[in-house]
Amino acid sequence: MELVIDRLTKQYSNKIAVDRVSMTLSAGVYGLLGANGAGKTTLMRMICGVLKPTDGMVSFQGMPVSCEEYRSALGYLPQDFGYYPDFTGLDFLMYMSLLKGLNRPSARNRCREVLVLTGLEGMGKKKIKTYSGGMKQRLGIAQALLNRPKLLVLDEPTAGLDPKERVRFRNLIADLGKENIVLLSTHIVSDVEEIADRILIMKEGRLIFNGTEDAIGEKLEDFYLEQFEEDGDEAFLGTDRI
Ligand SMILES: Nc1ncnc2c1ncn2[C@@H]1O[C@H](COP(=O)(O)OP(=O)(O)OP(=O)(O)O)[C@@H](O)[C@H]1O
Repeated sequence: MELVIDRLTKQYSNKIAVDRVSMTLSAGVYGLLGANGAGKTTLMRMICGVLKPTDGMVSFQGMPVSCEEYRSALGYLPQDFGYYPDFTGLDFLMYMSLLKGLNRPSARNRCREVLVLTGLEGMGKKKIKTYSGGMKQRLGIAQALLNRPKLLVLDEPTAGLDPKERVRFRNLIADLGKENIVLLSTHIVSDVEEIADRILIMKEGRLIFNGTEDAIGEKLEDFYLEQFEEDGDEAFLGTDRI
């Protein structure tokens, strides 16, 4: 399994949001770290085909991002996911399943499965407006899993999860990463430490690190902060130090 990103670039009128990012990902969990504005969301949106690159290309198993088969292998949790507060969780998942092209009986089964996977069993019949932030986040992850994606892209999936939910999330992601490519972004260094097989660090649109934690040879948090030291403003990094 292979996701190839080749010199992917997004330029806005006076800003290069993503600057010639190249990498090849195979099955595993990849943690994408970067300060606010580093380009993580822009990169993920291009990988998911919702934003057109200025230059460069993305392909999965040799298929370009524009092709239907690529899209059907993809699960995506955007950063600002729009929920329908008056839908129940189950109605919402059914709606998303039908949009993704599942037929009604298999959609119903799969919705139940993803509710269990994300620990929302028992919540399916409740309206989304009664969910906590963490539950909504898990519902977002649940919808991304509906089509059994081979490529799962999660933009800040751990935002709003409490410690117990983090453990469940970590186990779920580790499981999915055995056979699929899971790419997740976060500000939280410890989340990446616990979850990711491989660390990706972006700074000012560029990929400045792609490797394992073992290869770093020091605490990831220290290494991460060193990458930004010349900026001299730790508060700007968006890391959640405990
Ligand atoms: N539509 C746009 N027009 C102009 N500039 C943009 C646009 N979208 C993003 N940018 C800029 O591109 C840069 C990268 O933004 P992006 O949202 O990808 O960063 P990020 O790493 O995801 O940050 P955050 O963690 O805050 O979401 C930022 O400087 C942002 O202001």
